[in-house]
Amino acid sequence: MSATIIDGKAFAADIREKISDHVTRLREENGIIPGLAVVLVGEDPASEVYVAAKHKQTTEVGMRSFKHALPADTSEADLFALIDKLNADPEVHGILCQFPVPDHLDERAIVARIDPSKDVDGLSVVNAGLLASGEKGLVSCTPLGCLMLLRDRIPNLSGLDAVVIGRSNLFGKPMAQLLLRENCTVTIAHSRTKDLAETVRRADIVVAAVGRAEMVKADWVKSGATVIDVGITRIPHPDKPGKTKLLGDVAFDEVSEVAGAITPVPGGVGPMTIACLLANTLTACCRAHDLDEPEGLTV
Ligand SMILES: Nc1nc2c(c(=O)[nH]1)N[C@@H](CN(C=O)c1ccc(C(=O)N[C@@H](CCC(=O)O)C(=O)O)cc1)CN2
Repeated sequence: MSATIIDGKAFAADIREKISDHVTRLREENGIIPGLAVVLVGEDPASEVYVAAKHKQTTEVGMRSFKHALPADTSEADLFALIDKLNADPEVHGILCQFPVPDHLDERAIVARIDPSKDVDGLSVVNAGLLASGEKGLVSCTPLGCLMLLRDRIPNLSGLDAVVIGRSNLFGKPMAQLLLRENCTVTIAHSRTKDLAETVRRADIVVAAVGRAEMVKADWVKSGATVIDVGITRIPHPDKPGKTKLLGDVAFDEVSEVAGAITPVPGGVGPMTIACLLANTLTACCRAHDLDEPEGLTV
């Protein structure tokens, strides 16, 4: 079998187009422009690339982008003062701090400082709790993007066996909650899971987010399963000196021979993260102004 390749890049472009149309209507009919504030502390090169992409895509869909680049030695007090200012700013509907942050800062405390109604990363305890209890909040961007890709491929997920490999707050836990909402039978696997390969082999849906390049092999995957690869590991390019190459958590070439559908790396889940961030910003803006929420952009 040769799996269908799930094109996250094209899917994300469609989402951005829908967002852009909605933003235009908001501006023309209500005089409202959604705004996203991104805080970057330090000079992590990958983070700088992601923040630049967020700025570009935010402005391309017609939203306001507020970028705050702070030095690596910024104190918690100064960072919190900025977050407090953004929390109070009516032009800012979404706030995020790009991760990772320098070691002296605590990611959980940063997320907790952001007003939950502006927490467009969906990482606060409030938003995680709302998701777990099946209520409306803001949903973590990468899991939301994965669910959109899955729903597009399998309109009725009910009753399917899903395995999420990885239990982080950023991804594994919210992903499992979203699949549970769709009535999947969900297993969260992790480094201590006894027979990981056997657990994965039972699944109709495999979502891999462990951060270990090409860990999921073809003989772990049930024939016809849908495989979503969330991992991104950058390695030196084997054929192009001085260049790098991205690998996912799934051994793409061999698993493609077994799976029914699979996301590539790059071009699969990654682009959905920023598209869903924009979707969450639009949703947060509509909620702040008590306006109808865009359809199909949240759960
Ligand atoms: N506050 C947050 N920090 C981080 C998050 C997050 O969701 N919120 N996620 C990642 C980084 N990230 C967005 O911030 C992100 C990662 C990857 C991609 C992406 O499009 N990847 C491409 C490949 C890009 C490349 O060449 O490196 C792909 O997979 O096709 C977008 C956003 C950590 N920090």
